[in-house]
Amino acid sequence: MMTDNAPDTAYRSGFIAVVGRPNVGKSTLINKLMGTQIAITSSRPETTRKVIRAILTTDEFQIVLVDTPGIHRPRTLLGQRLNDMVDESLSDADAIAFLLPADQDMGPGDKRILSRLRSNFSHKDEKGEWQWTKPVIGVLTKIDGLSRNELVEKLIEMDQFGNFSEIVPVSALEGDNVDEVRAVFAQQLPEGPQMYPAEQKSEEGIEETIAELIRGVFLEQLDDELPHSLAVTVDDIEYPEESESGDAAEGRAQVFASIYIERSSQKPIILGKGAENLVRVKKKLRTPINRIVGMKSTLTLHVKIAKDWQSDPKKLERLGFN
Ligand SMILES: Nc1nc2c(ncn2[C@@H]2O[C@H](COP(=O)(O)OP(=O)(O)OP(=O)(O)O)[C@@H](O)[C@H]2O)c(=O)[nH]1
Repeated sequence: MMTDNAPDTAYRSGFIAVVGRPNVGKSTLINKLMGTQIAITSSRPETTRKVIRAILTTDEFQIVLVDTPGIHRPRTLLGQRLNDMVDESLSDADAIAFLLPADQDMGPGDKRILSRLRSNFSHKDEKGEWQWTKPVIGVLTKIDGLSRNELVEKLIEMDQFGNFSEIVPVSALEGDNVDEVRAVFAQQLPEGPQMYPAEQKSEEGIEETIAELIRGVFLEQLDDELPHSLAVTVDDIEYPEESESGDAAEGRAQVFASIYIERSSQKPIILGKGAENLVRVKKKLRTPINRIVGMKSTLTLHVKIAKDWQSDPKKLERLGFN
């Protein structure tokens, strides 16, 4: 369900791409960031370009942690197409968290990631210094084995290595400074609405996610008038064609969804006077759906009547209730 926010506290939401060489402690950190809310899967639905690892929702922010498999596992880089996908998912992110392990020296793997990030997201200023065009947070992992002095040295080394937008040390294993990492991530996100329902911790099918979002916004708008007799399905998402060169396509994705009600007398409630409900709902949905789909999109909603769908097993199944 959407969270109501006090007007003076702007909700923040967005995607953070997590990069780092293998074994850097990514999974352990994500688990810890999620706290008791754990639900980690590494899913890559065919329909989306994002690989969502975990969704962390609080009353103040929603952080969607996105994996970057190419950089994460260089051996799976099977050519330019996959490279492009990685770059795309980095480009889509609001900020990048670059994990470096404190128990090892910075090596070729880290340098490769750094140069990849620099070539895409930074430029040299007039003094010849690299400036990031997107926040890149340096996360120093596994600090539990370091003395105070070693930690300070490591942080200095890290600052020189990447001139990161922010640097934050953490020991996920010992739960040391995890809150700080969470806060730093949240600070880098833009103001924006919650994109995924609070109870969702990882990516389901993109269709289910959007359907649940649409249902949530309708119910919010309708104030308990029809809470249980509303079902939503996303029937199709059409992405614009890619050009032959493989460039990302211009244009919009088309999202087609159906709203199922039980009786035709419920239709005016859904639509509102002069379809004002529908207009308001679509407006609220625009940004979160664009962000989930990964590009600008147009939402087409059909209101359909499925008589007694709540007690018809076939209809229930078709509507996704098994
Ligand atoms: N000492 C210490 N070890 C850690 C910490 N976090 C993770 N580790 C260990 O580092 C190893 C790798 O951790 P993972 O979280 O699986 O690392 P990963 O980056 O997800 O690994 P890949 O999936 O191979 O990329 C495991 O043996 C962890 O127990 C930490 O904060 N301190």
